[in-house]
Amino acid sequence: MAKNDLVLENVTKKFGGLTAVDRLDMEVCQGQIYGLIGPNGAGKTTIFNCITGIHPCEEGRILWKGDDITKLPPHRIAAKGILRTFQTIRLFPQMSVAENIMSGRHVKSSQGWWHGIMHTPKSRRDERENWLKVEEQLEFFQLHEFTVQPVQSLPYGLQRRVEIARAMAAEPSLLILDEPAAGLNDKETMGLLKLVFRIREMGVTILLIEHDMDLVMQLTEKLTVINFGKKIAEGTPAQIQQNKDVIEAYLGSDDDD
Ligand SMILES: Nc1ncnc2c1ncn2[C@@H]1O[C@H](COP(=O)(O)OP(=O)(O)OP(=O)(O)O)[C@@H](O)[C@H]1O
Repeated sequence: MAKNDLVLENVTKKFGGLTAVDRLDMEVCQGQIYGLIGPNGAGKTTIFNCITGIHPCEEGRILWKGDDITKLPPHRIAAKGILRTFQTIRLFPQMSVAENIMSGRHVKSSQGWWHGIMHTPKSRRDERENWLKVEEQLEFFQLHEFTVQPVQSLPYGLQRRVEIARAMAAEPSLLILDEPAAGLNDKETMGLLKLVFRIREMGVTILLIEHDMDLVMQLTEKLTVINFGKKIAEGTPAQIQQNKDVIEAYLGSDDDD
């Protein structure tokens, strides 16, 4: 039986008088593709922000492989192997595809700034390894032909791919994807589906928010559904599709379809 990698216990996040996440419990197992869904404004991105240390939660605990990461800053959480992408793409638009992917390597670098300035053997070793990892991502994500192109010149679908490639360059154990299919056409969405399965085959656990329900149902093994910050259901995609509370949350309580 796979062990729980990520455990949220009673996680609560408030913005002034608004409780965006309300006493949430959730467990993601090693190697799972796990979905977090819910209507607009339900609190999904806030949960990702709590996990990745952007908005530390006021109550509850977040455990990663048994370690309490609740109060850690984002860079320490990233260094533990939890990497993410954002709902709106956050790349360096004027930098090349390769440079953007390389920027993901900074969490793996342990050397002091003087190594870089002095071009020490350690810094040269690090640089070689970093470029090797960038090469691997260019290959894996089929981005080779765009290596030196500025990211801003690429179509949106490719930019999304670069963003995932940058996160993968940091060699994550948990990859968190915030609406990875947003803005993609059908062909690109199919490509994304295959990519996510291949990333999981590499042993990476995946947690994602997605509004494209066809994609969620095909991709995920387990889902947590939230509404107004509270968990309203949890289960396999088949169980969630039948769940009355979920149907109501998405369609409203009217029984008209
Ligand atoms: N930094 C913030 N300050 C104040 N309120 C916030 C902040 N971030 C989110 N909220 C509020 O918290 C609630 C949950 O927002 P969140 O973005 O987590 O929802 P979501 O489920 O990700 O929505 P969507 O699917 O539309 O992206 C919303 O009411 C939102 O307005």
